[in-house]
Amino acid sequence: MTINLTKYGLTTAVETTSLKEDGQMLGRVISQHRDLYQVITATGERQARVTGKLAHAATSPTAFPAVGDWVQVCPTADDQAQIEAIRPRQSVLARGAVNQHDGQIIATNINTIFICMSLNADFNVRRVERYLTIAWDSGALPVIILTKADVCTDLAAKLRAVADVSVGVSTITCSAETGQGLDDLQPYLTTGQTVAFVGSSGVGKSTLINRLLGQDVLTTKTIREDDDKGRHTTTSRQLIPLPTGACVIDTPGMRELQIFVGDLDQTFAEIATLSAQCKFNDCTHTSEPGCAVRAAVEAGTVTVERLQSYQKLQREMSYQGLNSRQLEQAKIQRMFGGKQAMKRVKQRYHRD
Ligand SMILES: Nc1nc2c(ncn2[C@@H]2O[C@H](COP(=O)(O)OP(=O)(O)OP(=O)(O)O)[C@@H](O)[C@H]2O)c(=O)[nH]1
Ligand SMILES: [Zn+2]
Repeated sequence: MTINLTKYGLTTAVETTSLKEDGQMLGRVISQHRDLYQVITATGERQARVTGKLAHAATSPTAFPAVGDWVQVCPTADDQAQIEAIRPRQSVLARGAVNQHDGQIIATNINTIFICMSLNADFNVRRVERYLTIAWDSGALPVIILTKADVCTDLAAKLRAVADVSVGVSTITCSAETGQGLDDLQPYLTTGQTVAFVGSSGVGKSTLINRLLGQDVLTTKTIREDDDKGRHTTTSRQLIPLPTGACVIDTPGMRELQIFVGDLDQTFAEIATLSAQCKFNDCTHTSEPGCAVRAAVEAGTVTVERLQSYQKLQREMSYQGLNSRQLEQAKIQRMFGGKQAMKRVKQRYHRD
């Protein structure tokens, strides 16, 4: 069996940077159950575990493979393999307290994160801010998907509300019901691209993915509710190729992101800019004198709700007890697996 790995997101960039060591082949992790990985290679799917050497050298859970990783494997039997090394990650979506020693990677090497929010009851711009903060930190490009347009009666107002909190981010309005807007997703779904859908339960992620797949691969709410409990156990979520040439990662934990480490400065760019004018460097914009952010709130250029949202997310982030330098280190660790790996990634970028 020969598999065209292009369908699984293989690009020439990944291919040319992969080490060609004797007997090793390139593969991508498409699903994971504890320490057992399903890896797609040019000769088919293989069940794989990491080598003792990789496990021994690992100093944090982030050093272990995750769904989306490109890995070098050694085939051991027809459908078995050992994972010898992980290729440098281009983006990392993680959750939990991510520092040098723990934290959990949900998925890697995602190009686009579709932040899904429905245009009915679920609509909440504060949630968009939260998801954007996480997405910007991952290294993937966030795109906002407003779902269920067919049941929305005040679209213009909702679009304005979203635009206010998402400067520089594309927003796509769509409906899986009528097919509206699905074409607008296509530019993100070309060959070599890996995408992920995040958002609250019930906003229509599975329905959308099924539409893109052209068949009902994922179980959606309607079906689940009508079912006898447990008859259809949830399909194991994984990396799935789409007919458009892209692939979608849909893993547990991917959909509801509860993190917190994120990139607030990107999501709240105007607040970050204003902070520079606060009298105190470490102004928390609560009661300090000379606070430029509160002045902007009073002047009406920043809403109270937005400042509160910023402060809430900031509290969640510092709750983990990391200072900014530690946060930066944690980020390097998460993105690149450590300083050494980051150096290698940087050298590679400079060569290109
Ligand atoms: N009116 C309308 N309903 C939709 C649309 N897309 C999905 N739905 C319905 O919304 C419900 C939830 O859809 P799902 O696709 O299961 O939602 P999900 O985001 O995958 O939910 P989780 O799997 O829990 O994360 C289902 O009853 C769908 O039929 C749409 O475009 N318009
Ligand atoms: Zn301030």
